[in-house]
Amino acid sequence: MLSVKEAEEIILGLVQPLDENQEYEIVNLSSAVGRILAAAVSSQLDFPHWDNSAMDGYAVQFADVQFANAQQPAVLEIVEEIPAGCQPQIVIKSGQAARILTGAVMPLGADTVVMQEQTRREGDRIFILAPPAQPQAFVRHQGAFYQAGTQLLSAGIPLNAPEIAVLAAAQCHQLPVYRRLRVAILSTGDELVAPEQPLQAGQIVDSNQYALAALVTQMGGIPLCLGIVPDQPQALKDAISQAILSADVVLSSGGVSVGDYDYVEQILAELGAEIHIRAVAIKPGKPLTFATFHGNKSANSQPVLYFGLPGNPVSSLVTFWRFVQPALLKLSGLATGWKPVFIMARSRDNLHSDGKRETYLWGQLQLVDGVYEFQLAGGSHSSGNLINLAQTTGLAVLPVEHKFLPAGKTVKVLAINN
Ligand SMILES: Nc1nc2c(c(=O)[nH]1)N[C@H]1C(S)=C(S)[C@@H](COP(=O)(O)OP(=O)(O)OC[C@H]3O[C@@H](n4cnc5c(N)ncnc54)[C@H](O)[C@@H]3O)O[C@H]1N2
Ligand code: MOO
Ligand SMILES: [Mg+2]
Repeated sequence: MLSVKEAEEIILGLVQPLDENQEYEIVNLSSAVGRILAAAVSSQLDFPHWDNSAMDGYAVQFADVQFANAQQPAVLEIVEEIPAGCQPQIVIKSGQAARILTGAVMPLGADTVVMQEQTRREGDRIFILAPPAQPQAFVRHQGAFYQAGTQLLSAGIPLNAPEIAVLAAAQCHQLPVYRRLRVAILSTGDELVAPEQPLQAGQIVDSNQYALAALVTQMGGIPLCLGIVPDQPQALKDAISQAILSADVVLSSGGVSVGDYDYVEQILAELGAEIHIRAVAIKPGKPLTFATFHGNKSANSQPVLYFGLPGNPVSSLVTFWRFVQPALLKLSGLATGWKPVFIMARSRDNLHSDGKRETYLWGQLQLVDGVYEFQLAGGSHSSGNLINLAQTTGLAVLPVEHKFLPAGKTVKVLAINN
């Protein structure tokens, strides 16, 4: 059986990011939030766009005011008022000043701004009561923050509020972003019913379909929910065939263990998939299956990735977080930040494992006085119990052969972003 590390290397080694030259779309800035930039962006504007004032005050010539003080103020004539948004009309000469407001364009002739608090005004005269620190004080120079035509944002970064602010200010309102990933989701099992259906004796509600669709949506993908597929080889074959034609990634749950109705692996082989992983030493999630389908789309496109997740509800979520999420993030075009994030945290509880497989225990990762702590979810840590999965923000990891970690010790925790 493969170790978790080996399985991760196989999966991430087979995933290549979408092609930035072909697999992108142009979107308006207003709908770009959460998308990933497919090409570097530059602006035609310098930042600041013009020399401008950092303060409400007076634009002056430094030489006129450099020795000013409260006893012997420099006295200047105010020749113009320059609010932000206006173009100055007058060239400042020695002995003159312009009233200027924060962000307003510096007038020609002036080289320094004196802040209002260092002045006293009498009609059209301004008394400078203290010298500025140096020439150019409180002047923000054109191009000091960014020069037009140079790279503003690099390809492969997610567009969140700070990037949207930068792009808006730079008047970049149409942006190339990677297309959203299409992720087909299907649940296998004769026993499954949809949440809204009345439950007959022995039936199980299909929670995995909903959980996996939620995870895909949260990551910015498009979930294609293909519903419940009965445990019949032909039905499964039809459903998987349809899924690989319509999606970049297929997630099925159930049917990957050794039971009489576990057909997924057999069908993958019959459909010509290359099966890379049949089981992983992870608890929960051991029967995880990973395969690729080549040649279903155009010649230069990527293979379709197939994850056969175990049916137990916790197993399917844990294997998603550990293996599928990094793969989807890498595929989606993110240049960095697609690897799983582990945080060292102080465990508040004793943690137990049988030591046979790398064990993931669910709970909450909390920051207390600057130190991460892990709170184990109460109740059963059975892969069939999803009730105590609500509000999971971290999975504590006990390595193989590590059967016990006492409360108070540091444990590695896989961070979950909800
Ligand atoms: N003899 C063995 N039996 C099992 C082994 C083993 O090694 N030898 N492995 C166990 C482990 S570990 C897991 S995990 C499960 C995985 O089973 P499958 O992936 O084949 O899943 P199913 O048998 O179809 O279902 C298992 C369980 O999960 C419920 N289920 C399935 N789909 C859903 C869904 N969409 N929503 C909610 N619940 C679902 C299903 O009803 C079963 O109760 O196998 C162990 N067995
Ligand atoms: O891997 Mo199974 O998920 O231990 O129940
Ligand atoms: Mg089974």
